[in-house]
Amino acid sequence: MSASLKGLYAITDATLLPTQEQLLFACEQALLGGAQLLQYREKSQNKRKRLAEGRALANLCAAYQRTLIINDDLELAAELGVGLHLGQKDGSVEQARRLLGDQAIIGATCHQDLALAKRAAEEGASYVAFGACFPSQTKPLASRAPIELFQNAAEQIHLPKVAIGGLNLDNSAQVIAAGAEMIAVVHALFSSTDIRQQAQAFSALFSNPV
Ligand SMILES: Cc1ncc(COP(=O)(O)OP(=O)(O)O)c(N)n1
Ligand SMILES: Cc1ncsc1CCOP(=O)(O)O
Repeated sequence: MSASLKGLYAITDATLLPTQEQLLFACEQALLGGAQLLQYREKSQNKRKRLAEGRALANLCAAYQRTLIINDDLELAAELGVGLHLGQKDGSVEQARRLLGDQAIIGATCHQDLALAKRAAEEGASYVAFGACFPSQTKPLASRAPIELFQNAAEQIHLPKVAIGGLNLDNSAQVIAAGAEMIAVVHALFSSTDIRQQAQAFSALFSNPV
C-alpha cells in the first residue's frame, strides 16, 4: 500500500486515550475524518500492552488502507510490518531501513535543524519532522522550530516535511502555507469531543488553503 504523505498525521497519546477501547474508537474517528498517517506513541514499558494495541491499530489501519507508524520502537514496527518514527536518540534511520525494507514509511525527528534533515534523507528517511512549531501541551519541553524553517527546507530537502507541536485549527494554515506537507497533531485532535469532525477540519486545510 502506498501511503499519502500529505495531510493530517494523527498521533495517539495514552493520557487522552487510556484504554484500548478509547484508543481504537478515537483512531477510527481520526481515520474516518481523513487522517493519512496514524502514529502509535506510547511511552509505557509494558511490552504486552504495546504489542496488543499496536496490533489492533495495525488491523484498523489496514481496514482503512492507511499506514500505521510506531514511535521509537523498531522491534515492534518490524513485528507488525508497519512504519516507524525515530527521534534523534532512537537509533539510526539506515538500520531501520535495512530491517523494514524499501516500502516502509520511516520518519525522523529533525527539531529545527536542516543538517539533521539532510542526514535523515541520505540515510533513507521517507519524511522529516520539524517542531515544535508552537507551545505543545503534550510535550511542553520540546524545543521550538520557526515557521520560516519550512520555506528554507523546501529548497534543500526533497522529502515531505511534517510539522509538529501545538498545531491547531487556528495556526496550522500558516505552517502549511510555509511548506509543510503534513501536520502532526495530538492534543487538538484527540482531546476533541468530535474527533472525526476535527480531523475533517484539519484535512480540509490542505484542500482549501487560506
Ligand atoms: C511526526 C513526529 N515528529 C516528531 C516526533 C517526536 O519524536 P521523538 O523525537 O522521538 O520524541 P517522542 O515522540 O518520542 O517524545 C514524533 N513522535 N512524531
Ligand atoms: C511528540 C512531539 N514532539 C514535538 S512536539 C510533540 C507533541 C505534539 O503534540 P501536540 O499536538 O499536542 O502539541
